[in-house]
Amino acid sequence: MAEEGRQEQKIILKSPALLKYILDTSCYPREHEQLKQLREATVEKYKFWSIMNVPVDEGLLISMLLKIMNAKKTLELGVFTGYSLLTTALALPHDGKIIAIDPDKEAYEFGLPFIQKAGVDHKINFFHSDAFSVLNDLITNGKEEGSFDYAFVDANKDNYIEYHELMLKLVKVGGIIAYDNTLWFGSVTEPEETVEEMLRPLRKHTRDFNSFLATDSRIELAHVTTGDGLALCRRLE
Ligand SMILES: C[S@@+](CC[C@H](N)C(=O)[O-])C[C@H]1O[C@@H](n2cnc3c(N)ncnc32)[C@H](O)[C@@H]1O
Repeated sequence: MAEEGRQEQKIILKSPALLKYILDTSCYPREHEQLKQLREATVEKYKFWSIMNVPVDEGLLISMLLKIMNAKKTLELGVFTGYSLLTTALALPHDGKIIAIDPDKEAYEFGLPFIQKAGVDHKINFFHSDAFSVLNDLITNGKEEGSFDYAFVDANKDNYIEYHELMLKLVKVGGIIAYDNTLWFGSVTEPEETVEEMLRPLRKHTRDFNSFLATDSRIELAHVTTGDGLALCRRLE
């Protein structure tokens, strides 16, 4: 499959022609060279699972958001080969800091040479771990509550509600928590029985999470239909 093929599966916009137009016109020509190389290498190595990389249009949105916010200190839950991590590292200032967490060290190390080539690896502190232990440690021992400008949550989807409680402690008031895959390949509106089997287990978690966010008065919410759905939450209190 062509490298763009994966991107097209990930994006829930259901008009292939319109999607191709957006990607070809506005996205691929503006993708950083190391992000492009990382994306292509991930497709080559991980084949189907390269679909886990954040798609290029979403990456461009995240990059702009981080710059508008003047974000300097961020959290990244779920790194894989690091497309969103490299996007974030490129968008932060030279003295920016990212705590990135993933139990899959091999995937992170696969992407690391691209991050190094882009000259932004000094901003990243990678934890080879499950996210909960690192996050709880940041709260309990690190005294890091309310110190992060932004968090990108793209780890195991069945724990998003639990992650949300921790993010509301770690991200500062006014900061942004971004949750990826909140439309779960469009399956959230499909009847359970017609949903592809591999999507079924997390469809309900995703729907429950979206309903939870919808009534959470501690955040302002913008559910963006880019990529596979991106819920942007601004902490209010
Ligand atoms: C969708 S991928 C992340 C893709 C990445 N944001 C990118 O743009 O390339 C999800 C990642 O979450 C990681 N993950 C799964 N369970 C986790 C956990 N409990 N804590 C942290 N990361 C986890 C997986 O190992 C996987 O690499």
